[in-house]
Amino acid sequence: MGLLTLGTPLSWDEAKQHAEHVRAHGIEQFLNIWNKCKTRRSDALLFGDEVEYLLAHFDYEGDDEETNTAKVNGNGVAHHRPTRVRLSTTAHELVAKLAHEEEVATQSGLVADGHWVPEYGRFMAEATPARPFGSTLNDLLEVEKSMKKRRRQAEEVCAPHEALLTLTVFPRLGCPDSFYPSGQLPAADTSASRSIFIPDSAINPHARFPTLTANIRTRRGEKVAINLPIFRDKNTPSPFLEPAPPSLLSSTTLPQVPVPADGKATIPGLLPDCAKPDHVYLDAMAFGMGNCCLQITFQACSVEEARRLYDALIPVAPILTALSAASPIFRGYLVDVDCRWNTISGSVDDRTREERGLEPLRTSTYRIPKSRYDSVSLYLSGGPNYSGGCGFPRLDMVTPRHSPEGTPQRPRSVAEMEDPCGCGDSTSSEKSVDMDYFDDKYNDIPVPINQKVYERLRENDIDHHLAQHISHLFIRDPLVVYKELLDQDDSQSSDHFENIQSTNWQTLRFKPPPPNNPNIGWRVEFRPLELQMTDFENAAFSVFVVLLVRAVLGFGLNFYMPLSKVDENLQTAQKRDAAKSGRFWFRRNICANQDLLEDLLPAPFHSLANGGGVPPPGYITHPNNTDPDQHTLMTINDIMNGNTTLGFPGLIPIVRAYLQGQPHVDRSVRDSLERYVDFIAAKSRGDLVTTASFLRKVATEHPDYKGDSVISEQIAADLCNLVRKIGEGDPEVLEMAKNCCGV
Ligand SMILES: Nc1ncnc2c1ncn2[C@@H]1O[C@H](COP(=O)(O)OP(=O)(O)OP(=O)(O)O)[C@@H](O)[C@H]1O
Ligand SMILES: N[C@@H](CCC(=O)O)C(=O)O
Ligand SMILES: N[C@@H](CS)C(=O)O
Repeated sequence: MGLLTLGTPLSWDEAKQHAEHVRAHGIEQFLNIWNKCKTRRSDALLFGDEVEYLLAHFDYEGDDEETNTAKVNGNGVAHHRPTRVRLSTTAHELVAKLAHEEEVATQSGLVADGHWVPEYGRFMAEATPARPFGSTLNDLLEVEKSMKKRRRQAEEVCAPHEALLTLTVFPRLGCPDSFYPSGQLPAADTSASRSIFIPDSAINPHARFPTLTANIRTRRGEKVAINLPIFRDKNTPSPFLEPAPPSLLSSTTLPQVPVPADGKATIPGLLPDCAKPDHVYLDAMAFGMGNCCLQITFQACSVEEARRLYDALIPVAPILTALSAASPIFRGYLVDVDCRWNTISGSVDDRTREERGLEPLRTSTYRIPKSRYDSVSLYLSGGPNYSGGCGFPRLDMVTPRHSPEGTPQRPRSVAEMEDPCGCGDSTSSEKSVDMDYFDDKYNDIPVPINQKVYERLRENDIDHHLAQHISHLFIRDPLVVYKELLDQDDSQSSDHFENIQSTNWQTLRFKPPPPNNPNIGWRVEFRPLELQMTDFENAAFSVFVVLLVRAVLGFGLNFYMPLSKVDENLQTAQKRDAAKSGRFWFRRNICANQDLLEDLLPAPFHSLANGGGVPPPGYITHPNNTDPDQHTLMTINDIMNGNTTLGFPGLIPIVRAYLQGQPHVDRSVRDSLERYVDFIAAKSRGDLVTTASFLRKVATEHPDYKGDSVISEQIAADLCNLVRKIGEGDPEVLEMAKNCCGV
């Protein structure tokens, strides 16, 4: 959930006039935080999860749609098999009720079950624990309990036909009649998105969301366009070309729906030309930001530690994306991907044609290689030996050797800077060599930065790597600008900074302390995970990430590898069945402090902690077999469970070693944590299938499925009902889903 401020949002034409003002003050706000908090130390390793939910409305045979009365069986239990499922646009009212319960609990001195906030879709809700979890191993056991409490709390206020689903993508989002109550949703209302599939009234009414939608489209100069490859089954038409939806065809019945200028069809009756053959076309922000995920935020003890954790988790993100994959169906079709990432990325891609490199730069300032929602483009701490905000290796050059045309040039060496570091205890020539090494080897992708912002940060003694991170975020324009909030006290507010920060949706987010809450320190948010159907599974992913973070810190693990390879991995991760059949780059030599780890690893892994060496035949390694920084193409199972032939210890054995090395841990706590780790290990081995594989299989084995990639209303209803029952812990269906959920 991003920054929810109240005020009158400006249209893009007005907002863009204030972009420079927001950026200039945003940087001053960041500098104020930096100056106040850069030496902050000893914050506890608190953490918290964020679970996003879809609110589904089920219809049952014999229901009275008008009066919304359920058919109740002899035991007073409503319904058996649903005939239809839609997204309920009443979720934002449900959130208001739940938030009120929290307020009441707090006023009575109690801790609420959860903290509920709205999300992009009017059919979505987000819940975090009421307070972040503590830092002991016992605290990790609170995660699942808290997730269960939140689910129960919401169930209690749900209408009889409704249920909260922990499902990443609603299978028929954007199909005709996919919202409930349909009467409230004038299909012609699309002034923000201009979508031919989803009305604006499905967007949360808080000004942030429709404004983001409209301003992204307007800034881009055309509608967003996402094309997902269709999953080709035996009866899928070839080529697969979709008819236009009724909203586009019947402009007489729906005269308000404009055929968008960029949305004309060459062939009458078919989708606009930006819809590619053999693909499922999506044309609105809601197709991406209407999807749900699981995020984990950690507090670090200091800014340096936060930066190290941020870097360590960058290469882990695509691996866990593949393992948590849960998105095989979009807009009523099976697609040939398993994850949501590229869809959301495309759904908020506000870059102009010039920024995207489709036209020469004329009015835009930069070529921008990625959408605002994308993978991380820069490491933050400057290497494995980084030790301080202005410490080793204090590098001052960011431009990759192959900087793209149009990317503003930064100084190539410290010598070119007036006051390069502000600490000055090593020579320029040494730093210059290190800079080239790190930036060419790891920060190896083209990254535009805002030169003015970079210089302002450097003038204030902010080291090069942090300065480039922030100045990269600040190439973006603020999308939601409120008229009343333009002038702020930069020493008290971080709204302008957060405006830019909270619309840079990357796999990781580095979060400075807020200016007005002394209890919150430097944090890192891990954002790539897809949602699992049960609280146990979501807790297992959350706990695993927290344990990995602890192991990174405890053993000083080093996962650095070139970002170009991390990006390649994120694309691989989204492919169908990537968790089982994908090959991913990962660093082999991950533990410099071998002694720390060696004795704790299981016997076959002894003396492997340091990886490296010549890999066995069949494994491709870069830059070469003898480089200690080599990274190798491995399976998820190799990376997670380790591979002795390859000499790679695996993240799970390392996490287990961390657990084993913890003294005075109650047996039952250890066993419970082991259950989560066992689950992740089984997923990684392929003994448990991904949620995406499970959903795909259930859909294709449905008696109504015709082998044509189509997910009909009935298939969607049965699928969502199954997800609902699995989430609610119905023992009968859980047995059926055992090969996925592991219970
Ligand atoms: N001091 C803290 N340390 C660690 N985690 C925290 C801390 N305070 C809050 N959290 C956790 O961070 C998560 C996100 O909360 P936060 O209030 O930062 O949300 P947000 O502003 O919506 O974040 P974002 O927009 O970046 O997703 C929650 O799980 C919360 O429990
Ligand atoms: N729902 C988005 C995240 C939204 C947010 O940044 O809060 C996702 O699935 O990634
Ligand atoms: N909820 C996300 C996506 S719109 C945000 O507000 O940034």
